Amino acid sequence: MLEEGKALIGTLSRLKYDMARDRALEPMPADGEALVDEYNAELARLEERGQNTWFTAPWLYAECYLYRLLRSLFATSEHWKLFDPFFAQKLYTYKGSGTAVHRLAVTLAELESEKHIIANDPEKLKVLFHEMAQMCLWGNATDLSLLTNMTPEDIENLQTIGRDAQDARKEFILKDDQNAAWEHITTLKDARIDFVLDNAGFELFTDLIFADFLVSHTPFVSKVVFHPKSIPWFVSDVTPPDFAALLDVTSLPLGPASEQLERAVARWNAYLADGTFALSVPRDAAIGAQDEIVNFWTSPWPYWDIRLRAPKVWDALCGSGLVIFKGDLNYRKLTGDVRWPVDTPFETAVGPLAGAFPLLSLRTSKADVVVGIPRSVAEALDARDEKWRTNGRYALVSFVPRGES
Ligand SMILES: O=P(O)(O)OC[C@@]1(O)O[C@H](CO)[C@@H](O)[C@@H]1O
Repeated sequence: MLEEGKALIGTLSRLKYDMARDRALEPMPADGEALVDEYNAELARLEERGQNTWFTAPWLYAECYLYRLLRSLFATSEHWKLFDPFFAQKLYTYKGSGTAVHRLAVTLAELESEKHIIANDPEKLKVLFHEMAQMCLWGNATDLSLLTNMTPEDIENLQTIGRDAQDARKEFILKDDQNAAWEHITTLKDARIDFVLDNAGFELFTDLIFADFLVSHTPFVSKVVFHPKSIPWFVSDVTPPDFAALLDVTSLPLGPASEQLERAVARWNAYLADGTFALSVPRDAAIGAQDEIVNFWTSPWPYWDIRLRAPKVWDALCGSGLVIFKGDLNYRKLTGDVRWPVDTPFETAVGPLAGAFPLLSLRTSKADVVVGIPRSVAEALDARDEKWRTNGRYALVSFVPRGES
C-alpha cells in the first residue's frame, strides 16, 4: 500500500511537471468509471483544433479533466480506490469553522422557539428568507480550491454572520433577485426543491440550514433533494462521504453551542430518515459510484444541453419546485463559461434552461464570467479593483422563473 502510495505521488508530480510545460493532455484511461468516452471524444475534438495542451484547452474542460484524471489514478490503483485526497482537508477546515457554525446553530434554535410567531407573520418570514439566502450565498465564499493560503482567522472573517455583517455585505451583491425568488417560493405548496451542491463543510452546513428553514418554517416546501458529486471534485465539492461526515455528531466542530448544534444535526438526520431531506444517490454511496444523474455533475459540459446529454437529470430538474445551483463552477456551467457582455440578461446566458424549471443561482464570483449587471457598474469596478470578478468578494443572486407552458 505504501509503495503504491509513493508511486501515486510520483505520478502526480509528473502531471504537475507536464502541466507547467504545456504538454498535451493524455487520453483518459479506461478505468471502468463514468464518462471516459465523453472526455476522450472532446479531447480528440480539441486536438483537431490544436487546443489539446494544458494552456490551450478551454479552461472549463481542462479543470474538469484534471479532477476526472485524478480520480482515474486512484480508481485504477489496488489499495487507494476509495481514497479522497481532499477528505482530511475538508474535515479539518470544517472543524475550524466552529465560531460561525455554533452561531448559526443558536440562530436555528431561536427560530425553533419562535416557530408559531414566524408562521403567522408573512413579513417576518420574508425577512428571514433574505437572511437565510444571504447566509447560504456567502457560505460559498470559502471553497478550498481558492483559499489554500488562508489562515483560520481569514476564513473566520469570511464566515462572519449575523445581521450587521450581512448588511455590510449587501453592497457586494451585484445582482440581487432575492425578492423574485421569494415571490416564486410563496406560490409553492409542499413542493420539492433541489440543491445542486458545491462545497463540503461550512458551505454544506449553510445549505442544510437554508433547507431546514424552508421545510420547518414555511408551508411552501416539504422536501429537499441534495445533489452531490460522486468523485473528489474541485478540491472541496461535496461527495456522499462528506455529506455523511457532516451529519455525524462525532465530527462536529467544538464550540459553545454544542447542544443546539447537536439538536440541529439530530433533526437533519430525522429529516433524512423520513424522506424530508434526501440525497440524490444512496447515502452510503462510495467514491466513484455511478448513475446517470450523478455522473452528469462531473462531466466537462456546460448545462445548456442537459436535456440532450442527461435526460434523467433534465426530467428530475423539470419536476422540481426550485433548483438552487450553488457556487461559482455551477454558475460557469449555467452560463457556458463564455465571455458574455456583463449586461447580458442571465435568462439569455442560461440558454435553453430559461423557463424549463425555476432556477436560483447563489454564487460568489471567482471566475471571469459575470452577467446580468449594468455595464456602468462593471466599469466602475474595473476602475477600482481589477480582480473583482475573481476574488470572491462579490456575489450574484440570479433567479429565472419557470416559463409559461
Ligand atoms: O464552485 P466554487 O467552489 O464556488 O468555485 C470553484 C472555482 O472557483 O474554483 C476554481 C479555481 O480553480 C474555479 O475554476 C472554479 O470556478
